[in-house]
Amino acid sequence: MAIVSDVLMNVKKRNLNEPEFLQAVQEVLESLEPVIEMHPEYKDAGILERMVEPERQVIFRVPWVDDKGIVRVNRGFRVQFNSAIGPYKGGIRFHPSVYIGIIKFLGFEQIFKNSLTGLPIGGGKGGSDFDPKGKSDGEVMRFCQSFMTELYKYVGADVDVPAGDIGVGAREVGYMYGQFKRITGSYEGVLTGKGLSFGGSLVRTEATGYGLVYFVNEMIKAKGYELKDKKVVVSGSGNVAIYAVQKLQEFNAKVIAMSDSNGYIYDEKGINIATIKKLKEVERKRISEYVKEHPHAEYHEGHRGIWNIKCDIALPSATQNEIDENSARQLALNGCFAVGEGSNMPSTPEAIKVFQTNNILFAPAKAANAGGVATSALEMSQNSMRMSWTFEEVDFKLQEIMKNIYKNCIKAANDYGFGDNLAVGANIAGFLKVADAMYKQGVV
Ligand SMILES: NC(=O)C1=CN([C@@H]2O[C@H](COP(=O)(O)OP(=O)(O)OC[C@H]3O[C@@H](n4cnc5c(N)ncnc54)[C@H](OP(=O)(O)O)[C@@H]3O)[C@@H](O)[C@H]2O)C=CC1
Ligand SMILES: O=C(O)CCC(=O)C(=O)O
Repeated sequence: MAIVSDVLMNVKKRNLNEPEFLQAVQEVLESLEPVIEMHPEYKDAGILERMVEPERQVIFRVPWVDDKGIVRVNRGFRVQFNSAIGPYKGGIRFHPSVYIGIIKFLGFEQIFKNSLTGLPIGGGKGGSDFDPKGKSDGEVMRFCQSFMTELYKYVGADVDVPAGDIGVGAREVGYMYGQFKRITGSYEGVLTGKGLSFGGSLVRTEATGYGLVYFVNEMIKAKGYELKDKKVVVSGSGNVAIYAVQKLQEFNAKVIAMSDSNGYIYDEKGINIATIKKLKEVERKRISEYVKEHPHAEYHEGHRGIWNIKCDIALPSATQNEIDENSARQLALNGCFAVGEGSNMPSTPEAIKVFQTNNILFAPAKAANAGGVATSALEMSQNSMRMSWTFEEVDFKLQEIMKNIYKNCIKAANDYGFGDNLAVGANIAGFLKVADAMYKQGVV
């Protein structure tokens, strides 16, 4: 369809050297052709053209002083992509690979994901090329304070509400919140993922991993499977991976491998998640240390090798494009029947084709990992009401949200003739709400 290919061509021309952003846009736009055909008013209102252009992008200098007294300079980013259905919402990533193209791809994905939650949150994302690995708490604090000293001008409880992502957890959110409060004098829900003693929500820490497992459970249940006794491989060993593994074990699935950016561990008896939590959340060590406490387990260098392990279900939960075509083929050859994306855009387009041609059940990131941001929106609600819900209350709401996302994705896929293709269904269902809001708000 001309409109979709024209918009895509323009995006390619205007965003050179941003392959991750182009990949994300192409994947969404290609699934929207039948929607635009059914809604010619969206074409006339330039909805697609406006949706692929961020409302605002801020790039700033982040100077800080390391423990040796040396001045360091990093680059900070916040992309406020779309506020049609609510204040911008999305995490902050600290990783040396961060540049504007990564933040734009993540911000673009966030528009549709946030819409799928059914809650009033727009799409945004931020970050820096700062690497927290190997830095002292003092260095991380000074960096976060400097980052927020610029960012505070652009955020606010009703404007833009950042949270964590790779390299940003409770420690970093706490330091950023402290600095925001110190500069503005305002005690407001400007960040989510806050500590429980200052406005954080119960379950937010666990939410993305738990939500991923709730979603995958719905998807496989619909085909007559259950998680019990299934062998599962989960990549990463950060926030998403750890709580996905914890929930999988509650469902009596057997998680046999996890990884970090250096390599992966294989434990045929089942991963001991308490050891991983200690190594990663408390000691901030490498996953290779796991075998010291569990000598029967194996450690292998290189994170991609994890996809060669025979499993029933794979949950990529580390980073973008971590499953390429070869890894996908290996998973299929080994009999893997379901893939659930915990990380954002972990499967290359070629890998997704392999899953589809091999009839592997596929839960796309926008839907499957939406539990984190959904619970962030629940944290925003609690902050606005000046109250806190119990763990059980928030977890119940999270389960209902993930079930609804699953139902809505299936319905959208069905309505537009794509059967039970959840990837297309997620794009269409996420798009429809945002497009309707943009259309009714006029050309802004
Ligand atoms: N936190 C959240 O609520 C949400 C996160 N996500 C997505 O989930 C993914 C993981 O995020 P999160 O768990 O929060 O991040 P963390 O920083 O807590 O953990 C990231 C994990 O992925 C590994 N990793 C990072 N980069 C690479 C790489 N280039 N190659 C291989 N492994 C890598 C890290 O290893 P190492 O320690 O060696 O770097 C670490 O084990 C990201 O894609 C994020 O965008 C999605 C929705 C919500
Ligand atoms: O909780 C949030 O606002 C951010 C979650 C996030 O970054 C994501 O969904 O990728």
